[in-house]
Amino acid sequence: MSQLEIRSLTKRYGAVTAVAGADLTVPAGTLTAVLGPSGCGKTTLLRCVAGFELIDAGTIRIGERIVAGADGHVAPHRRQVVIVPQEGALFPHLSVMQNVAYGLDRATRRGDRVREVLTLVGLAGYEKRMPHQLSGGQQQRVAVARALAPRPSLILLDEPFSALDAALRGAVRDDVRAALHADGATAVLVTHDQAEALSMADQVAVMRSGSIVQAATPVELYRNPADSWTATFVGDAVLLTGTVRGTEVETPLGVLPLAHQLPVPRSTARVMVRPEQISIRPDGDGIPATVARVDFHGHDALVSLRLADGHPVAARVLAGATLPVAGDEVRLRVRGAALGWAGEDPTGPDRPEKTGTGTSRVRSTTA
Ligand SMILES: Nc1ncnc2c1ncn2[C@@H]1O[C@H](COP(=O)(O)OP(=O)(O)OP(=O)(O)O)[C@@H](O)[C@H]1O
Repeated sequence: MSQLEIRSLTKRYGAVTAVAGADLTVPAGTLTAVLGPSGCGKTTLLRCVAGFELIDAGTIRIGERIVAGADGHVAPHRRQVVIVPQEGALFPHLSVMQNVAYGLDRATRRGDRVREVLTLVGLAGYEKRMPHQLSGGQQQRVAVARALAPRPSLILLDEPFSALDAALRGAVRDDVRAALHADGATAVLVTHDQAEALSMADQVAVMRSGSIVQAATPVELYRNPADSWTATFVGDAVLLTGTVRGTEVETPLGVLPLAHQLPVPRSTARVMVRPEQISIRPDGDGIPATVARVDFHGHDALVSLRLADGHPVAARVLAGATLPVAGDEVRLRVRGAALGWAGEDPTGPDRPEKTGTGTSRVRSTTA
């Protein structure tokens, strides 16, 4: 396995700049998810790394070797990179064993490697089955086993779970993640599903309009997003316009401490709290609000509310608590600090389109 280093990568298709100066480092032996909305350039980035596209500028380094850059382009089959596509990766006329062994040198094929990778993906004993005798999830596990088998420098996974139904997707994700880790593989997973990226990856790289806007651990990304767009893309967010006073910010939800001091000491800024920071009480102290809607998700519920002046906000309530109903008059309190961005238009309408299927509901509210 090798480290992947992408520097100032640009790829154009005629007048369209699909990747615009992207920077990304994937440490050896780790999994990075490239997460972004449709059309942001994820697949193009992956194709550039695989060598299927000639790049226009920048460099791609795999381990010690520059595989694309000003000095030339290393052919795909010389990069020691394998791709696991969305579906249809297996040869239908070959057994599981033959599929995984395909392309391995004779010595490796004779050894234990095929059984070893099948065990890693939870398919020991399936060697003689044909692809049509496997479920969609099992087929994707075989595809991952085949990718792991030759111990490539890098494994690229292009939305490999998108064709699976929601129930199956979770289990296959877990097993693939465990198999990649157990084998010490360096891997890049392209996805537009934020729940998938946050739950699977060691690092999540958020891509927008051809650039990587932030690369961080899932926890860091969720807690400390680089801007409000990223905040709403990786989870639910309540965006507020606030007046900054030193270490605090005055918002429609009251005066809140700031997680980080903003460079401008007194100004209007865009700030954010997560719905799980807002608690709802039937009465007493707090900011008055009216319940507009309750979306129940089993383990929790997302309650959409309106403040007295009509501003929308949202609160997450655990399923064990008494849930309010639309029309209830309640009081809100915020726990913890707000995150602010001094450089942003505090009232701007920047909200990403999200298409995730995970548990974190896909909506932002601006107050
Ligand atoms: N072969 C091509 N010729 C012209 N334009 C292209 C080509 N491939 C991609 N593009 C354009 O480049 C941009 C990035 O496309 P890309 O497929 O990389 O995005 P993506 O983030 O993978 O999207 P999705 O999640 O929908 O697959 C888009 O505007 C797309 O229309």
